[in-house]
Amino acid sequence: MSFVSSFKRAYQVIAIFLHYGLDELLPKKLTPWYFRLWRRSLFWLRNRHKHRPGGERLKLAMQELGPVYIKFGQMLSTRRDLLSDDWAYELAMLQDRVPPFDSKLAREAIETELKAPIESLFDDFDDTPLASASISQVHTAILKSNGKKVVLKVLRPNVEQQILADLQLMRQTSQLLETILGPGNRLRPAEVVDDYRTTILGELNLKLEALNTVRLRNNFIDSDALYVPYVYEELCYPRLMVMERIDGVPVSDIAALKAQGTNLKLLAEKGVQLFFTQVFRDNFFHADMHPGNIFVSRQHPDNPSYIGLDCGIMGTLSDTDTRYLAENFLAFFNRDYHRIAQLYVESGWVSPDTDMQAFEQAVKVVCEPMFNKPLNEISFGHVLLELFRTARSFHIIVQPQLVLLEKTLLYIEGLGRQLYPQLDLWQTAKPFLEEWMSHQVGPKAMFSKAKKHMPYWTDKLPELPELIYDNLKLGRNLLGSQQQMLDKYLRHQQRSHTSNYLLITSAVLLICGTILFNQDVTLWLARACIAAGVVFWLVGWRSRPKIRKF
Ligand SMILES: Nc1ncnc2c1ncn2[C@@H]1O[C@H](COP(=O)(O)OP(=O)(O)OP(=O)(O)O)[C@@H](O)[C@H]1O
Repeated sequence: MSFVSSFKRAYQVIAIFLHYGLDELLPKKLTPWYFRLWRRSLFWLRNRHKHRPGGERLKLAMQELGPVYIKFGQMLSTRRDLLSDDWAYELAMLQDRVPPFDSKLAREAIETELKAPIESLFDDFDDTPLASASISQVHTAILKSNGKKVVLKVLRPNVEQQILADLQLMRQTSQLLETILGPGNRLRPAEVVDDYRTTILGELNLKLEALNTVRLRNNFIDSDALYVPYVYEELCYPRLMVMERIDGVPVSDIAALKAQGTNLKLLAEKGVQLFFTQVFRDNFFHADMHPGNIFVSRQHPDNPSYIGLDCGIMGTLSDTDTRYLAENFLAFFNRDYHRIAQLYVESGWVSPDTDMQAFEQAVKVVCEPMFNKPLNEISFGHVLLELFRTARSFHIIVQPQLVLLEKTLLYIEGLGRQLYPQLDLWQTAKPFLEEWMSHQVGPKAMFSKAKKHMPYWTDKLPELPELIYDNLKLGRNLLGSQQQMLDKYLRHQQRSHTSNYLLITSAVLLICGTILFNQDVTLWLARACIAAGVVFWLVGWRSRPKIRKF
């Protein structure tokens, strides 16, 4: 992007920002005198939406600024630790549906990736897109080789440049804000923008998305809870993805789900189970669960299954994090706050020099009121959110992967309760977590871990005697050389002590000699002292050890 177009974009962003009066919503700290002076000099850009509440103004501004800001707003809506609930609610309503781009451009982009005309591989390519989102556009067609219905998802032209330019502007602004706010501020704008950058850049590579989709599909290939469309890997490129076309009811269309007689209670429970299975069994979870990406199959409404799309953003946790997370949930439902605080330290999420008593107390203050609600109103997502919020006030930086998980969980719960308001999350998740934990600790766990590592050991076992022999030999040589090094070191120390002793004696003798020299009576004694001092100095200097490395 040239300087002129970057400047134009920056002006456009500022103009929209001021037209929605967002500057009036900034805290005093962020509006120093020079900012207010600058604002007054742009008097012609008035706030035209004075009558609307702040959250709505921010939402409308994001909508007008385009896809990057829309997605940013959606992401912000999940950061309830940073935003008040009404603002988060407004931002969550941002819709990611944008006008389609010219199908000629879509054709060109597809053919560039395929390096072949569309007609050579597909029949009935529909120029009218099935859907048009911020980053990509989806067209339907029939695959010539097998006659199956497919969709072609293609990136918008120049979307990378636009996103990178907008990201750069966001980054500069966030850095400026960070400087004004000073260290230790709660909003951490630069961190929020960096989180977003990672997320959105991940979505720009459809080849990566294709690989994620294949992995998720394989994880649930025999499942009656989740169906993931088949991906034609050989037809996937960084800017194009070809996959099976699915036919389902959008999960947000509750009326249509009811009309086809879907068992909503079962569907809601399956949603929660799916989340726990992805996190705890597979350690690979879909982290972009908005309604446009989840459908419900039209088959078997009495035993419904989900259909998952758009695996651009997937999350994984380390083994230790997964285990501590499960223990955290169990400890929470057993009201064991001490254990929760302990888990945060054991897992390394908080530093060991944290004031544990104060932290435990803070955890209790957060968790206890949740038990005043009926179980079917308790939200795991909120528990995690509040725990992370507490941890943050103890200056703990929560890892992005855990934030991603917390957001997904909040979404899944929201979805579950929308489908079936009486959903009891704990009853649904507890058996799963307990079963999982039993596989992680105790003799059963030891046995299954040993079983898991058996092929590795079978492979490595024949090398073992040779490795033992080599290591013993290495150990013996090492011991020998260590002994030699120690001897050298001791000798060095000894020489150094002797030399220091001689040099100090020489200094004493020389000082005494000089003093006696001035008193005429003991002239011979003075000479003797100085002579002895010189001899001691010479010997001491010569016996200095040489500088060497051990
Ligand atoms: N395999 C498919 N079969 C049928 N429809 C599909 C398929 N894949 C995508 N779609 C349709 O296209 C829409 C956009 O797809 P997708 O969510 O993958 O795009 P996107 O650009 O990643 O959008 P966003 O990131 O905003 O969710 C979906 O909501 C769905 O309606």
